[in-house]
Amino acid sequence: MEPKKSPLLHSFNFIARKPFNRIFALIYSLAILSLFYHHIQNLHFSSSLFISISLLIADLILAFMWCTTQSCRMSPIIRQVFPENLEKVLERKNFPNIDIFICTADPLKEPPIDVVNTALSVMAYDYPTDKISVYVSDDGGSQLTLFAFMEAAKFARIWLPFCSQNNVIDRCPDVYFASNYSSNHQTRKLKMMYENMKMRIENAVEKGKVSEEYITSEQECQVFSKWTQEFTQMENDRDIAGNSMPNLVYVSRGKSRTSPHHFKAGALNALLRVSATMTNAPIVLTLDCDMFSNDPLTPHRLLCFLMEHSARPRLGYIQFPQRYHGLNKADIYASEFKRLFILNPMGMDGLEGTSYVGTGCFFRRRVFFGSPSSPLQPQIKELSPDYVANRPIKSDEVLNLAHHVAGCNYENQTNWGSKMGFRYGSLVEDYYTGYRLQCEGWQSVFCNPQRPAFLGDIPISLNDVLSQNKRWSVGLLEVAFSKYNPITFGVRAMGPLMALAYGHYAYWPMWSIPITIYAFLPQLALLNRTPIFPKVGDPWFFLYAFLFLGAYGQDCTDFVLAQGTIRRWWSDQRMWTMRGLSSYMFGTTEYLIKHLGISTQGFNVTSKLLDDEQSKRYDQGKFEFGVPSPIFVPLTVAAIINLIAFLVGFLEILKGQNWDEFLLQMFVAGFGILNSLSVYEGMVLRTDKGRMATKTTIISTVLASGLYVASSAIRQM
Ligand SMILES: O=c1ccn([C@@H]2O[C@H](COP(=O)(O)OP(=O)(O)O[C@H]3O[C@H](CO)[C@@H](O)[C@H](O)[C@H]3O)[C@@H](O)[C@H]2O)c(=O)[nH]1
Ligand SMILES: [Mn+2]
Repeated sequence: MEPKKSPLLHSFNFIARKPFNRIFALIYSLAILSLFYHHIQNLHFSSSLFISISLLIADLILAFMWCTTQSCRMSPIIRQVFPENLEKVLERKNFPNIDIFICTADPLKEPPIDVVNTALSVMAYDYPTDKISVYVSDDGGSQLTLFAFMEAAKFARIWLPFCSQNNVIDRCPDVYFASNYSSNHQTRKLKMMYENMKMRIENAVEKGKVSEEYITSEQECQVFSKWTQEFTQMENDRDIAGNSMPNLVYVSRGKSRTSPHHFKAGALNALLRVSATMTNAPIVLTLDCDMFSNDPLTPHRLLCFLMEHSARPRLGYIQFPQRYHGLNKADIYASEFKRLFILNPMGMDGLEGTSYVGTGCFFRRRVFFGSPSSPLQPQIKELSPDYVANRPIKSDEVLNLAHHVAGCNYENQTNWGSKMGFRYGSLVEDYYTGYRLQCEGWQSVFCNPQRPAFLGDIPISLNDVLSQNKRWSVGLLEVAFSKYNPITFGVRAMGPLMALAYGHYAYWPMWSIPITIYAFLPQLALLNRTPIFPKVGDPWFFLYAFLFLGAYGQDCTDFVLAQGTIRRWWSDQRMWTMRGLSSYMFGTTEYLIKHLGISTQGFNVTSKLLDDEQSKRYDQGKFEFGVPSPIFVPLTVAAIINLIAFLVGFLEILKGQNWDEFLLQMFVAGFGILNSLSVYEGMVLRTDKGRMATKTTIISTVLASGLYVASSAIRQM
């Protein structure tokens, strides 16, 4: 149907502080230039070349990273969407089909009941049910997940009509039953069914297998006997009210030892092909199993943008932010990632569009098949985005073809992963794929409605958090040092501003260098009575003060204005220093080891299991160290050195020393201490299971002493 003279579907505004950001960028860059003038002077006159060069390197990297963030500050926008107007423009019966991809990989780290909740939440979208197909990729190839989905298909027959008839908002069953819903005969019965399903699934997971008593019908029996094949279609054609149901397809792609399977990117490409043979919807949603839909109207919002396709033919994807539930008040691990998931996307949206963050993203299928101007043809016509899939999806010919394209050798000698589909070669396949698509000329939109469109789980132990960030660092460095890196390739493909924005991420792990230098050097110098910064009253002292306060002040303002709190901002900057000393540093090492061919680390799936005691400590805002992991060592060593340096400095002041020239070093050490409070607590004050392992404390103390001895030896040389 042709759109009539349209009511407004969406609009945008530049954020109010855009002019301020630009002026501040100018002033701040002048300040940075003067700092380097000061550095160069220092190289001439200083007593220790090692210290001067280290500080110069640290500041060069900080300055470079500062430059990359500016592109996101030049013209950030805020969008508004009016889903209530959509049906005035487009009749429901003309809504396009949507294929929804859900990835899961390990039933022990990703409880199947959670995956089921994710699937049910999207099957229940406020959308014509016959236009939705949900494809679940199970990289674990687990009977348990398959069983969970058979249960889900049964439950969906009742859950879906219930949601639409009662206009339910929380369509993720787990959330609904935990909420303040109205209790009546129907909801009580439904809740019992849900609990029953949950129990059966959890029982099966606990036993590690599906008991025969759970397989009740002839049809289910067949499904299980067919299980050795790659996938199973579990659609129940009708719900209890007689409406058609969304398709639900379980896919476990073929894997072999001889061909790499490329982790999640490989799984998504298999889904792209399988879904092409069955439904080939023009719109594709990718979703991680740990992120459920929180708003049944999300597809309406999406269509508000896609309806104007003719006006914006290069629009390739619409990204909703990753947002989370269950954060504690201070968000101690900065899991919110406000800059990564909210602020920078707003900034990139004002340029050519935001990056892809792996989940909650709706794509036009066409983007996976070449640039807007030069489409690529896949090997067989059934995989092409303009192929009309109208054969019954249970027919043998469709099933055979689907099996064929899900096989482990299908991609050999093809463009899949290089020019077609999700891109291979980086552990952050999301960032890399979005980047390559934008290099090809595709644009994107960032849509961040007040009510989160999706809500995800967060890791609640520090080790999990840091390991996740370590994996990201490895993946980012793979892009930073590839031939497609943002500096040489990106700048030409997408222009300097977008390339800088993408570069900001690619070079993220480099932050470990200045953070490490600032965490140790001023403190060790202080312990050795060596001044390294200008003294109070010196004009250069004020430059340092301005650079520090300016950067932190602007960061804090951005954060708080994006519905943040000062407390969460504090956690955010603290985690930045902690990640610098752990994830980024370890990620860089792992990247080097991998690329020297010494060993390869795969995709370490983040655990989504919740231990009750751990959850309790998390809710109290306590850091979870618990395991004796080497990743904690550098930040513990830094905590110790900062404390000692500050105390020694303080004693000297009490003795009446003139400490003008050490004030900045005292300040840095003091700041280090404030950022390490939970580390001290974990080392000495706590007795619960989440405390720092004694082994880590001992190793760190020994290393800290070693560092001090080494530094004074160097000093005396
Ligand atoms: O071999 C694999 C490994 C993982 N996954 C799935 O990938 C998703 C993301 O894995 P997770 O362990 O949750 O990683 P996170 O670090 O939490 O995920 C972030 O980072 C990933 C890239 O490292 C992106 O893919 C995600 O979308 C993004 O949320 C999950 O649904 C997994 O089931 C697979 O399908 N196959
Ligand atoms: Mn995740």
